[in-house]
Amino acid sequence: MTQLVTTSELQLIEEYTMQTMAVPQEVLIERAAMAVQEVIGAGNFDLSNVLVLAGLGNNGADGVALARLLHLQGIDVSLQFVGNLNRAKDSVQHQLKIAEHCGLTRSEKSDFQKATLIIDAIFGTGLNNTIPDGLQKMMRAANHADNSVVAIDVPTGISANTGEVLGSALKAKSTVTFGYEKVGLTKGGGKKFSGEVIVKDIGLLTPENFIFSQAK
Ligand SMILES: NC(=O)C1=CN([C@@H]2O[C@H](COP(=O)(O)OP(=O)(O)OC[C@H]3O[C@@H](n4cnc5c(N)ncnc54)[C@H](OP(=O)(O)O)[C@@H]3O)[C@@H](O)[C@H]2O)[C@H](O)CC1
Ligand SMILES: [K+]
Repeated sequence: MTQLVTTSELQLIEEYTMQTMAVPQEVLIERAAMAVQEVIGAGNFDLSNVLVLAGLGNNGADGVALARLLHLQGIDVSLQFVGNLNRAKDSVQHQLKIAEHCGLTRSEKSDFQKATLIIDAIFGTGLNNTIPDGLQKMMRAANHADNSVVAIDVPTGISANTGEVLGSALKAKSTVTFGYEKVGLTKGGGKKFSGEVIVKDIGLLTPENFIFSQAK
């Protein structure tokens, strides 16, 4: 039996981990980035030219941290933000500061054709509405380029609870999801767009006798 989690259950677990157990958010972001680095470094992906597409929330923060780790590993990685960076969460700004100190500067426009691997760090469990049209166009181009895509936590465009495609979704070869498999990855578009789902422990702590509503 595989434990599944809804976004509201995950929120409770995140709050417990960070508020009650005092695990800093930066620790979770770092471990999330290391988990993806481990999966893509295991030999099944061509890392000669990695493109990280980062959003403005914590999914983006995971992506920026990963881009920095890959850069320090000597990998040819480019980091492109999707959306107006001034509206990014503090976690993203913080990760960008670290990345820039480590010599990684962000690119304005990236060439999907050149990338041998695209990291989808645009939206994760926080997607709560249809993807804006402009972004849908870019996502269709990325799907068309037929590169390998690894999604961080949830493929962009997929509702983590229902698996519904919210306008458009990035098709992943693999999805590295944190703590527990999200319900939305097991049904509807979620199943189709996630590819192989790999669950990685990043140190989330679950309260004693926590009640989960779903399993598979
Ligand atoms: N589970 C964990 O312990 C950890 C999770 N991490 C990562 O965090 C993301 C979830 O991060 P979050 O900031 O909640 O949301 P996203 O990054 O998925 O989305 C970014 C923001 O985008 C806004 N949003 C939502 N829908 C839309 C839309 N249709 N159009 C435009 N913008 C949209 C939304 O902002 P609001 O102000 O609208 O709420 C989102 O905040 C999780 O997936 C993990 O990757 C931690 O980094 C590690 C631990
Ligand atoms: K994602």
